[in-house]
Parts: sequence; C-alpha cells; structure tokens
Amino acid sequence: MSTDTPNETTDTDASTTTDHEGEALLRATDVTKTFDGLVALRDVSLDVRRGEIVGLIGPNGAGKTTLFNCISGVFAPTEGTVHLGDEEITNKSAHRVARSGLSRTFQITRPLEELSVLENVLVGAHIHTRRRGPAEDIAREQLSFVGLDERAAESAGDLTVGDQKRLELARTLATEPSILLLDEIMAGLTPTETQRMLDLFREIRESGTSILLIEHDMEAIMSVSDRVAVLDNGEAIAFDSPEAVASDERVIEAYIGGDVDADGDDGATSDATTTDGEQAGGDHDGDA
Ligand SMILES: Nc1ncnc2c1ncn2[C@@H]1O[C@H](COP(=O)(O)OP(=O)(O)OP(=O)(O)O)[C@@H](O)[C@H]1O
Repeated sequence: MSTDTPNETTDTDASTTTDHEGEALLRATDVTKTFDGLVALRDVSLDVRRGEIVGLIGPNGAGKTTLFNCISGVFAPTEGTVHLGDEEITNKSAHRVARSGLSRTFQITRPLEELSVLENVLVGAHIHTRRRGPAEDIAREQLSFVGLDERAAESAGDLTVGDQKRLELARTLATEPSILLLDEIMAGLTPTETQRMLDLFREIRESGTSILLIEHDMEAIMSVSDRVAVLDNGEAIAFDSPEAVASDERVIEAYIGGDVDADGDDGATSDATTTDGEQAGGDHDGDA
C-alpha cells in the first residue's frame, strides 16, 4: 500500500533478529493474482516491520485471503514478489516459507481431533526438529503461553471453539516464527475470549514477533494494530494508522457507509467460508 514506503533492509537473518523496529521484515511488492481471468489482486504492495502488528481489512471478496495465500506459498502470485528479511520467498512452497520463519493460520480452524492438545502443537514444533524432547519443550512452552498447559493430554476435538483458536495459535507459535499471519482467528469468539486473544497478540509483539492479521471485528483490529491496510476489490486503497484509515474517505466508501471505527459493525457481511478451502500448502518450487 503505497502510502508507506518500506525501509530497505539489509538484515540477513529474518528468523532470529527481532529487535529492529522500523525495518520491513515482510515485504510484498506489486502482487497480482488472477484466477482464470478474474483479477483477485492487482499490484498490491504491503510491508510489515519487525515487532509490528498490521491489520488487513476489506469487504468480503476484497482479496485478503488470496494475499495471505500468495505470501505464504499456498498460491504462486501471477506477478510481483514477496521477501522475508532479505530472502525472496516468491514461489517457495508453504513448507519452505514456514521454515524461513513465516507461519499462518487458516480461516477455518481444524485441529487434528484424534490427536491430543499437546500432539497438535508438536506438529508445529517438529518443523525445526525431529527430536521429541526439544519439540515437546517448545510445545509445552507455547501451550503454557496460551493458557492450555493443563489440557495438554486432552483430545483436541473436545476443546471449545475459543480453546481451539488458542490451540491453533500455540501450534503456529511452536514453529518459532518471525511473523505470524492470522486469518480471522478471532471469528466466533466471545468478547472475553477476544480480549484474551488481543492480549496474547500484544505479548507476541512485545517479544519482537510480527503479526499480519485479517479480521472483520473492526473494534478489535483497530485497537490492536499499529497500522491497518485496506483492500477493496483486489486493490490496496489505504495503509496507515488505524485513526487515519478509519477517517479515510475511500475506505468509508468501500464499506458502503459502514462505520469502520465504532462498534465492530464494519458494514460488510462476514461469513466463515473460505475460497481456497484446504489447509494443505501448495508446492510451487517442488523442494519442500
Ligand atoms: N482458489 C480460487 N479460485 C478462484 N477464485 C478465487 C479463489 N480464491 C479466491 N478467489 C476469488 O478471489 C476473490 C478474492 O477472494 P478472497 O477470498 O481472497 O477475499 P477475502 O477478502 O479474503 O474475502 P472474505 O472476507 O470473504 O474471506 C474473490 O472474487 C474470490 O471468489
């Protein structure tokens, strides 16, 4: 989003350096994605700095999930580039992108119900190590962080929706990412659970990890984001502070009179369906 030019970063290790506020950790440049002639994204640019929370909003069908898919290796962009630190990750497989330090959730959360809570998080921890001991240490640490440590042995299928969302966050954090992409992880949460999730996001930011967040709950996203990016009909129409975005005329128009900063009613219809459907990542470079 053209209103904020990303800093040129020369950092060499995106996965371990977390204390350089102001540097762009993730940078998508002029990303275009077409599906059989339908332009889902057109020349979209976006950056996320180290230790920053960026909210990504827009009406239904604006292209938010498609942008996540292009960044995280589920889809190859038709045009444009994606960098994580100084590594170009355009066209890398989802698995390779995750190993480089970018981890994401999906719009429809599906824990592996036949596995225990701990085993679900181990799936994330095993991305870096095959050894059970170190992986279990990481998994238990993240379960403790999200407040599910006492439920480690329970079947994941027995968790409430709110607990499943925190399990998903723990699984994602167990990959030890430098940046998290969260796709409507607060959908379906009670107000208390939403506040708890926002507090976790703030703690994650404190630790130096960046977050890019798709959310329809305007009050939540405006309260937690350092900057907010707005997509409309596949195009980036604003990228600025929450206050500036909330009063931007193009943004207000995109929401057709919706009140983007008030009470969580964004004027757009939200549904919980996903257009890409699967959690499985694509493998565009065949080297996963
Ligand atoms: N795999 C796909 N094949 C064909 N078209 C797709 C595919 N994925 C997305 N699209 C189309 O791309 C456009 C953007 O969809 P996308 O899901 O990215 O929007 P969104 O902003 O995430 O919407 P929502 O808020 O409803 O989740 C839509 O027109 C959608 O139908």
